[in-house]
Amino acid sequence: MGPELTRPVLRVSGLSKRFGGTQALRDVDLEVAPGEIHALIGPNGSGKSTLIKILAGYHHADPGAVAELDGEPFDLGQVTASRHDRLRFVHQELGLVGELSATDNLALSRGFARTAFGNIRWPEMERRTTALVERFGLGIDVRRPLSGASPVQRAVVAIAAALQGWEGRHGVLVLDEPTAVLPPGEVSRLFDIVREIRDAGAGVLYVSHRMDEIFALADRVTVIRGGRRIATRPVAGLTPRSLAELMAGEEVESDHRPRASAPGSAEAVLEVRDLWAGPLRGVGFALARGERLGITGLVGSGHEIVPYAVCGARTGPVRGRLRLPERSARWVDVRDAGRLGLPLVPADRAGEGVIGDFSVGENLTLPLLERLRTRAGRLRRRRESALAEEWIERVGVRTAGPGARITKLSGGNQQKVVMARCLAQRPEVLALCEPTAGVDIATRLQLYDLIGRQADEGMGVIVSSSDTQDLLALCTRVLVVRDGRIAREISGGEITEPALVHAMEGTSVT
Ligand SMILES: Nc1ncnc2c1ncn2[C@@H]1O[C@H](COP(=O)(O)OP(=O)(O)OP(=O)(O)O)[C@@H](O)[C@H]1O
Repeated sequence: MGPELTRPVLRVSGLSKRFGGTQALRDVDLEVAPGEIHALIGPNGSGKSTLIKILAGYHHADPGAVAELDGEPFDLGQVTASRHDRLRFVHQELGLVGELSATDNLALSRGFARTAFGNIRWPEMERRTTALVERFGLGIDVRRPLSGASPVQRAVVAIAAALQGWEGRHGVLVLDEPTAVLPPGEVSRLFDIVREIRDAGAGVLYVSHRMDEIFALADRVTVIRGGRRIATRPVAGLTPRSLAELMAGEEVESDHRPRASAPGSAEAVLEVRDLWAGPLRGVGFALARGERLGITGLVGSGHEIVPYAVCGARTGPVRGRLRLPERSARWVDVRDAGRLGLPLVPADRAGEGVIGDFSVGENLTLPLLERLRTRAGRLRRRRESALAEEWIERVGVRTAGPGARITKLSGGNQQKVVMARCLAQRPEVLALCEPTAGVDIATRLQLYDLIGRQADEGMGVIVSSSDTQDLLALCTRVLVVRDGRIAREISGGEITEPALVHAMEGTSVT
């Protein structure tokens, strides 16, 4: 039986939401069938998170919306912390407490197991947590604080927290971009779990920017743009191009390759030697002027540590040396790398990238304030806002203006602000970690272009990414980390998806 013939497990109609002057959702209808993976896609700021937050009870809908779960009406006009136990969520922000362990986090979301005397049964809690996180096989220590866990491990704990004690039949699991920071090997494991959940009869609402995921996983897709539902279609009848066009409302070129003529020059702008940190065991490389160097590997390889180390933002133990030959011939201890002031686009932009109390403009111009002062030390306000506006335009941030509070922006738009802030500094080296996670296709291409143009002007780019699309589209050379070392180096036309995957896994291309 096709999903359209069964009663929807979740039905929402006439859903609207206005925040002050912003109409985030307009009269949206959505139906999720049992046993269906229903994708929700739309550009940054189109209203996806708002829709999900309303379902979760964080925001209330404007009057007029109707909602049913397995035929039972529920009220979208009320803000309640726990909506309906049949609706489970994995939010973009994951909702975890970093100071606490996986076991504590799971207990916080669903309660502690207690003895008849009311004491917490830690061994049972740990067993339960271990059983849930083990499915992903990431070797998560359920007793250690999550602040020491990788983004991937944290995502897995959030998913485990949502799944605990959930039967799933007659329910809907809502996943808001769960793979944003997952490397390719882990994505397929997550997909298996999502399919398992669907096959057991539950509905899955899956928010993603990645079209490849939608084609790999979803049965139907609803496209929203500007807060309106544009279409709901079976995925089988779509092509990447037709879906991209539904999203963008115009023709888009979804394929992007860097111009082969950008190999970078021979002069190094950054040299790193003998870097030891986490699983890294003596990594070294030179980044040429204008080069776009990718660094990748399987989960746990530690490739994502490199940009942090180079910018002095690594929090754990680190050892090694680096230098910026254009500035000085002197080698600097990597523990002092922060003094070099290289900007970092971090993986977890919401947590590390933006200052929540500041406006969009302030977040953008913060590192530039010195340059924006007069000799007497006064801030040139007009210059500051012109600069902010220029970058808002260049990276296409959807916001009411530079004065808007950054936390009012959608996740993808906050990421664009962080990227713009780093680019606006015009550094000789830009280090990025997962630069396009959570960013829509049109913006992705815009960012590739912006980064490419700055590289052409001489900026050296080092990008750690687990998204092969980023590596293919951005990089002129890719270093693949395995067993703590650079196991392969792939350049130019040899950078292909199979070559990357084989190099990560240590298998040979057949
Ligand atoms: N709390 C809020 N106050 C004011 N405006 C908000 C608030 N939350 C969201 N918005 C606005 O509503 C619109 C939709 O945002 P939403 O976060 O739902 O987008 P999204 O589709 O999830 O985007 P992304 O893909 O970037 O995460 C945006 O214009 C955003 O600025």
